[in-house]
Amino acid sequence: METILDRLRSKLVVSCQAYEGEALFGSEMMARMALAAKRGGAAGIRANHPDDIRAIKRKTGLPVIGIWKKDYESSDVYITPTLNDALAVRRAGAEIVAMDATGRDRPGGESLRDIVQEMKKQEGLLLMADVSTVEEGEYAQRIGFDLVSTTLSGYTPYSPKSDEPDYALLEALAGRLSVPVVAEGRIQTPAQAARCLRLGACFVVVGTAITRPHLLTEMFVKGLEQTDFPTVVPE
Ligand SMILES: CC(=O)N[C@H](C=O)[C@@H](O)[C@H](O)[C@H](O)COP(=O)(O)O
Repeated sequence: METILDRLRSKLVVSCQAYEGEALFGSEMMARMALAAKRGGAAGIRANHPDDIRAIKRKTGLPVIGIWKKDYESSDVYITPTLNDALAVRRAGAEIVAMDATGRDRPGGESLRDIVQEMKKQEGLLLMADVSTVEEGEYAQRIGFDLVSTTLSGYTPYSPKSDEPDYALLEALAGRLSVPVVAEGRIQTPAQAARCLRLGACFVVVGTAITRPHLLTEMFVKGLEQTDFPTVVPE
């Protein structure tokens, strides 16, 4: 039988997320975005919040990597921080639950290892570790994560900041881990996505470059403002 990983291997997963206050915020909108991604050939969707996950599953039937971004005052961890958040994502229908797997303190003093052990009781579930360093990836594999993703590189205070995908982290993780490694974060072109596969990624997750039109618009606007060419005025 074809597994979820078989369906995703060497393919594109599109991250469909919008924050409250943004023009595209809302589950129905995200479901439509996911449908558009499916029509373009996406093999899976990454989605934030149980409501969006449910709506996307209903509309597309594609495998979903589910997360729940939540702010807790007591912690810097915001991607599926607690066991209850992870369980809610699973209940919403995500085949893969992704979570912050950095070593940072989690809300309520929960330990990552305990959360993984609890989640492992869910039959058929795959757990994806969003990491920012090789060490975090190695630890995630050791405590039982099924997949490790470069998602958080550039977003922890101790990982390198860049406009590019973190190819070095991807290559190092793919070389050292036995679990599949996922390329995610700042992948902006098809050529960059293909390079990630060549460096050993199992599959590639792209968000902003496909599903965040206001940021893409900003990029073009800035590009026009920076141009050195004089405006041509017709005579
Ligand atoms: C760091 C963090 O919170 N990343 C989030 C994780 O779900 C999303 O905001 C990103 O859009 C996603 O990882 C895809 O990356 P990019 O949008 O760069 O293609």
